[in-house]
This record gives sequence, C-alpha cells and structure tokens, in this order.
Amino acid sequence: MYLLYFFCSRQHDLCFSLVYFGFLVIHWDLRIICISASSLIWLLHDLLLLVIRLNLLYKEYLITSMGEAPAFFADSLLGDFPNGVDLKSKGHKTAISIGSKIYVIGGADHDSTAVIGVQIFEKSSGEWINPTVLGTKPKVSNGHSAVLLNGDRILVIKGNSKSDECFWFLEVGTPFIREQEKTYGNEVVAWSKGVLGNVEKPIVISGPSGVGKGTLISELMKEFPSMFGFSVSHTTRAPREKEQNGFHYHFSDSSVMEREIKDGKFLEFASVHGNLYGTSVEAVEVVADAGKRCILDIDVQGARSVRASSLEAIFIFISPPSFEELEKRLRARATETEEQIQKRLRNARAELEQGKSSGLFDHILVNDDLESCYENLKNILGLTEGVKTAHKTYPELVDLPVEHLVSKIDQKILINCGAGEYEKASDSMYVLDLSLVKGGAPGRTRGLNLFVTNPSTDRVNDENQLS
Ligand SMILES: Nc1ncnc2c1ncn2[C@@H]1O[C@H](COP(=O)(O)OP(=O)(O)OP(=O)(O)O)[C@@H](O)[C@H]1O
Ligand SMILES: Nc1nc2c(ncn2[C@@H]2O[C@H](COP(=O)(O)O)[C@@H](O)[C@H]2O)c(=O)[nH]1
Repeated sequence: MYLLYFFCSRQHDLCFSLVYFGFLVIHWDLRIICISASSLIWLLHDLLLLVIRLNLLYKEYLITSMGEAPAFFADSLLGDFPNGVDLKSKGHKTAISIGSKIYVIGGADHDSTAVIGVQIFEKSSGEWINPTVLGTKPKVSNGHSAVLLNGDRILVIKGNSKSDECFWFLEVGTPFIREQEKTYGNEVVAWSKGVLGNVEKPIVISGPSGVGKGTLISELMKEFPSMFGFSVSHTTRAPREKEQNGFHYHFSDSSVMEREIKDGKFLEFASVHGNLYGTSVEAVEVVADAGKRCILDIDVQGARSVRASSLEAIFIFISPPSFEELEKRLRARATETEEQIQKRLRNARAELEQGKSSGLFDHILVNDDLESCYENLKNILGLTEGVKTAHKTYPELVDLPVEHLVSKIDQKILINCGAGEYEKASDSMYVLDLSLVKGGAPGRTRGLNLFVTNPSTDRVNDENQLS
C-alpha cells in the first residue's frame, strides 16, 4: 500500500503504479528475478516520467502558440523576465507586468518580420491577446531593454542602434489609448519614437480659405528653414497648376484615402469644401525626425480633432480684417472657379464664427497688414533675435551593445554600455533624461535629453550632478 501511495502521491500515472505493484506481488517469491526486474522497471519508470514531462512541455508550447496559456505560464513568464526597473531583456523578448496584463515585447510582428511585435498575456483568463498596434513600429534589433514609466508607457531601448533609432515608447494605458480602444473594440498599444532635443510643440494654423495662412507659413519656413517643417497633408482635390505632389500635398484617390483612414493612418481628417483632407501620422513624424518644429495648415474641424488627440500643439487662428477683404484675396489668387469661391466663402462664415468663439484656439491673429501679422506670429512663437538658430547637439549612441544594462532613477534612465555590473563599468555611462518629455503617440515623443556621465567620478543619483 505504501508503494502505491508513494507512486500516486508523486502524481505518477496510476495505471503504471498498479502494474508495477502487481508485478512486485506476483514475483515476491522469485526475489532475485524480482530485484533485477525491479531495476529494469525503475529504468522504465524514469523513461516514462521523461515522456510524460516532454508531453506536458509540448502541450504547453501548443497552448501558448495557439493563443491560450495556462495560468502558471504567467509566473514562468515573469520568472524569465523579472519585473521592475532593472534590465528586463532576455534574448529578443522582454516582458512588463502592468496590473493583470503582461506585455511581451519582441520577436517579429505578425504582418512583417522586420518590426518588434507586441503581445499581451491576460493573467486572469490565461489568454494571449494580439493588440491593435498603432504608430510606426520599431525595426527589430538583436536585443532591447524595456522600462516601465508612469504605469502606462514602456520605454524600449534597442541594442545595436544609433541614438536616433534607439529610443521608443510603447503607450499601453494613456488617455489616447483608452479612446482608441473604444474605436477599435480591441486592446490597443501605440508606438512613438523618442526624439532627442527639446523640439517645441507643433503649431496648428487655421482660418478661412484665402486669409493668408499659406503665405504666413512660407514666410516662416523661408526665414527659419532649419527650425520649422511643414506637415504635408493628403487631399483628394486636384492639384493646382504649380502644386507638386509630396511637397504641397500628397494628392490621393478617395478610395485610397478612405482605406488609409480606416487603417488608422491619419491623425485627423475632414471633408473641406467638398474634398477630403487629412494629416497622416507620418507627415508629423517626418518633421519631428528631422528635429524640426512641425507646422500644420488645417481647417477648423481638423484643429478640433488635433485638440482632442494626444498631439500637444499651439493653436493659432488667422482672421481676415473683413469679409470683403477675404473675398478680394480669394478672387485675386485666381485658383478656384466661381462656384468653388462661393462655396469657400459660405464655409468661411461658419469658420470665422467657430474660430473666434469656440475657445479652441490659443491665439487669434488678424491678418491685415502682412508684415505686422507676421511679426505678431513670430512673437507668439517666441522667435526673438538670437534664439532662432540655437541647436543643441547630443552624444551619438553608436552601436549601443545588445548587452547594455538599464536602470531608472526618477526621470533618468541610466544606460551602461559595459556588460558588467555598474561598479565594474569602466566606460562612460549614458544618461537619458525624460523630465522634459513632450508628446507621444501618435507621432513622436520629443524632449529626450541624452548625456554622458562617468560612473567612477559622478554621483549618478544626485540630480545636480546629472543635469
Ligand atoms: N495680409 C495680406 N494682405 C493682402 N494680401 C494677402 C495678405 N496675406 C495673404 N494675401 C494674399 O491672399 C491670397 C490668399 O493667401 P493664401 O493662399 O496664403 O491663403 P490661405 O489661407 O492659405 O488659403 P487656403 O486655405 O485656401 O489655402 C494670396 O494671393 C496672398 O498673396
Ligand atoms: N482638416 C484638414 N484641413 C486641411 C488639411 N490640409 C489643408 N486643409 C485645409 O483645407 C482648406 C483648403 O485648402 P486648399 O489647399 O484646397 O486651398 C484650407 O483651409 C486648409 O487649411 C488637412 O490635412 N486637414
């Protein structure tokens, strides 16, 4: 009985235990045979255990790869990738636990082998979720580290990358994500690339057609070419004579643009004067990647959508000195037919009313005399003499090793490029300061500050030493 209990209590196969016990009883008199038979059975027994274990492992693999996982898997997942602020890199995957969810970052995405994928493991149900992933996805690298920030954003630092490709933010629970989840009816996560430097907020310029928005924007771009970049919109309207595709607009078919809107490619879009216009997320990202401040020329509906998005911007409304002057300018431009001019003027009345009364705009500028309006615009943007060309340079993280160590002190992330422990590191250490971070998905996370510190001489936990 003891043997039977022993085998069963160790969760061995019950049938196996019975057979084995029966064998011992039958052969009790033939002790020598029994002893050798017993050894043989022990061997068989161990082999059987091995088979059972392999079978379990295979089932576990099947379950997890098919989208479900047993509850114990969560522990093993976090056991493999301990949660906290320290290094969470193991191979090409990291795991971050937030509430009841574990975000597993790494490996290839389902639609492309070239980007970092994201999967969510729901601990309570033991299910794997493939979230809707918004934003430009980072390309895979040999390895990365992941650090949880503020409970709703994960900083991913890619190994083998330069500083302009290295820092990525995965938003998982921000207000923007909650909104998107309502739209998509699915778990949503969104990538935004971290951009070094304190690039100022984008500028949204709105106002009725013909008021002079484009004229003011080209003045700014001409005077400060390295500071401002224009967000090139998509539109379904036909190009004007001198307009170039990709420079003035991305001219698009309605069917293509509608599909791209459904795919979440646009930050905002609106039907304006009978055509579709929209700002793609990429249009804003391209400008931020160039380290420039983005200018959006969009109508009032678009401005309202951007205000509701997570893109923090300055909103400026340009008003004409009078309705008669607006009509005069629109006609003098001679780019529209009479019918189109009438339509634009009708819409202008509504836009002027909304622009001036809705509280949507931070500033309202009257474009009477062009020169003085332009000066006022520059004042709003803080473009006094001297500040305009100040450009900070940042250390280049050339080939950040895969084995880098990452830790977090307040708003600062310490990146140790030596693969050893911090005390042993002889090389300089990078410090990524996130205290001035602005923006986020969709688009770019700006305001990252990177500098080098020497671990043997600097006190890394002293704010003053670092800033
Ligand atoms: N302050 C001004 N005084 C006189 N004319 C102006 C002034 N500002 C702009 N204009 C002229 O008014 C016309 C319309 O200007 P612009 O094309 O810049 O308007 P817009 O607001 O960008 O129009 P749309 O929304 O249709 O693109 C242009 O011919 C421009 O040269
Ligand atoms: N909501 C958006 N409005 C846009 C965008 N790009 C331009 N516009 C506005 O459309 C009208 C007409 O422009 P036009 O070039 O045909 O004269 C003008 O008020 C623009 O501000 C956009 O991406 N989204």
